[in-house]
Parts: sequence; structure tokens; C-alpha cells
Amino acid sequence: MAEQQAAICLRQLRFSYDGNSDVINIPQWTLESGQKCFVFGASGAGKSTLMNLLCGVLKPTAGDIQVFGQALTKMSARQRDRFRAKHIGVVFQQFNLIPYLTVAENIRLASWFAGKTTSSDDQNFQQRLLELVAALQLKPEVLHRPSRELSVGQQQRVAIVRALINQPELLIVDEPTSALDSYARDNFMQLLMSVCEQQRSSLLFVSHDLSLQSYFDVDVNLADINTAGGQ
Ligand SMILES: Nc1ncnc2c1ncn2[C@@H]1O[C@H](COP(=O)(O)OP(=O)(O)OP(=O)(O)O)[C@@H](O)[C@H]1O
Repeated sequence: MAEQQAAICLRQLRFSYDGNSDVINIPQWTLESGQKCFVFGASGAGKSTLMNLLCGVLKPTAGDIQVFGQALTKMSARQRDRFRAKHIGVVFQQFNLIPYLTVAENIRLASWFAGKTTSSDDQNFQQRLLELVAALQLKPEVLHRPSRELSVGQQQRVAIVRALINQPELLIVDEPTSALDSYARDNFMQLLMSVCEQQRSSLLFVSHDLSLQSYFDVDVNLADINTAGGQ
């Protein structure tokens, strides 16, 4: 995908859960390629809703979402799923790891969803897996444990490994640090930033914790771009 394309471009984006009142109404917003952006806003401002629209889980009521020049809004649900698996890494608040699968199996699923099934894909997978596990300071033994046995901090780092395994151009992270103490949180943020830089991913990080703002190139108060306002 072309490097010079904006990572995200929103136009006249609207979404409502009940068909009446908008939760999201963003006339125009752009995230440039390579930028690391911090999106903040009060509880109920629409951060998770926006994130779910960006990764194609929710469909807008109106308007256009482009990711690296590709219009998510013109894709079928199946095309959006495939596009997300290949180009967008997502870390949800609750990590969404499958508890009874091992860490390696959880991560392999992401590679499988992106359509990577050949033996050369498999070799690349193994190599990247070990590199990412090391970069995020996880012990390789962790790969063989069911994800339910991991601490919250370990699960969080596994969720990042899973989001990055397909080398996504865009990483979207929803408030993953709330369960961590401040030392673990700073450590996690530094790891996240250095891994994103290594693989030149654009980053959209959604949080209400303003103390994290200093890690980012750009910050956006959702209330400034979302004319629907919050609750
Ligand atoms: N599934 C849903 N059905 C109906 N309304 C919803 C649903 N999910 C969220 N909302 C409403 O949409 C608005 C935005 O919610 P959202 O979860 O996006 O906010 P948020 O900024 O992520 O909040 P928080 O920081 O508390 O996680 C809120 O008024 C919420 O009640």
C-alpha cells in the first residue's frame, strides 16, 4: 500500500446505535501515515465506538472511512474482515484472547485470518513470533501456556504480539494500560513505541489517561472532532 496515503481519512462520518441520536459525527479528520496519535475523551465520549468503526466491526450510518486510501465503507463485511486481518492490528480493552488456546495458537489464528497458510508463511511466522516475543520482553516458554494462565500484563503484551504478527500498516489500541501499575505502564508504553517504530506502523491509541499523552506525536480530544458530543 502506498506510503504517502493518509493512514486514516474520515469524511462526514456518522454513527448511531439506535438509528436516532448520533454517537459519532465527525465532519473531517486525518491521521497521516507513520504518525502516532493519542485519542482521548471522557467516558462515554465515543472512543470505543470510533475504534470499532475504524477497524470495521461497526458500520457507519453515513460517511466515509478510508484506511491507506481504501474505502472500508465500500467493502462487504467479508472484505472488511479480510482487510482488517491483513492491514490493521487491533488491541481491544479486554485483549480478546481465547482462554483455552495457548499463546502461540492465539497468535497463529491472526496469521491464519490474514490468509497466511503456505510453508514459507509458516517460516516467516515462526521468526517474527520469536522476534516480537523478545521485543515485548516475554519469555518464549509463555508461548506454550494457555492464555488464561497469564498475568494481565503478560496478556496485554501477547495481545500486542498478536496485533503486530502480520506487520500491519496501522495499529489501533484501545486503552490497554488501565489494569497496570505506573511502573508496568511506562515499561509497556516504551515497548509499544519502539516496536511500532521498528516496523513503521501508524498508531492510533485510544485512552482517557492523559498522563500517556507525552509518548505521542499528535493528540486529539475526541470532543474537538466529534460534533455529536459525549454523554
Ligand atoms: N452497544 C451499544 N448500544 C447502545 N449504545 C451504546 C453501545 N455501546 C456504547 N453505547 C453508547 O455510546 C456512547 C459512547 O460509548 P463508547 O463506549 O464509545 O464511549 P467511550 O468513550 O469508549 O467510553 P469509556 O471511556 O467509558 O470506555 C455512550 O453513550 C454509550 O452508552
